[in-house]
Amino acid sequence: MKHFITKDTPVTDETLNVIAHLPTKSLSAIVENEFFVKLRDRDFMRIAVLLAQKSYDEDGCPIGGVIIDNNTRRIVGKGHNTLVQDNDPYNHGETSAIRDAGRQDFSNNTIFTTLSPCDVCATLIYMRQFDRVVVGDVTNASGNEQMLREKGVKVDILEDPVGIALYAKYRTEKPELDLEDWKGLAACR
Ligand SMILES: O=c1cc[nH]c(=O)[nH]1
Repeated sequence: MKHFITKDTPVTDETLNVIAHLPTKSLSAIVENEFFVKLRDRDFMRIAVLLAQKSYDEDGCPIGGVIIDNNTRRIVGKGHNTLVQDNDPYNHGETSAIRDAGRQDFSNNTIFTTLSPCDVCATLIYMRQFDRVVVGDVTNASGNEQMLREKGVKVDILEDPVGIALYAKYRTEKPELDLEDWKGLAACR
């Protein structure tokens, strides 16, 4: 059957939002391979930001993650923080995307995260041997980029102004939730 999103489909926020909301397992039936090939890093970061927006709209923490295969550029995992939605003490944008991708060898994969990875996510990124991480916001938070480089993970900064503004708004609205999510309950005491 013909794909719904093809190589001729324009790369718009609306199309990227459909991809953000679709289950990863359904993407191969709906999105033609060639569409993914034409997406640039900034487009995958947009998908991650649209997932962050979805989480914000659900009253959660606005952090999203997307994992792609470096050769095919297909999405193999994606997700967003669900600390609030799932009442889960630890489910960050990155861990959500990694869980969605499953127990893979990530040495030929790139993870896009809308926020600079926290200590636990950064550790997981190098422990699972990711080739590269692209960080969408080092304005609101930063700190683990150098450690990741020292562990052999390529780190690129690709700031997305919409994602940065969204995170700054959330932090102003819910400073305690931001602290709990980023640093854990220990930081709130
Ligand atoms: O890296 C981080 C930090 C806070 N929250 C997330 O979801 N990810």
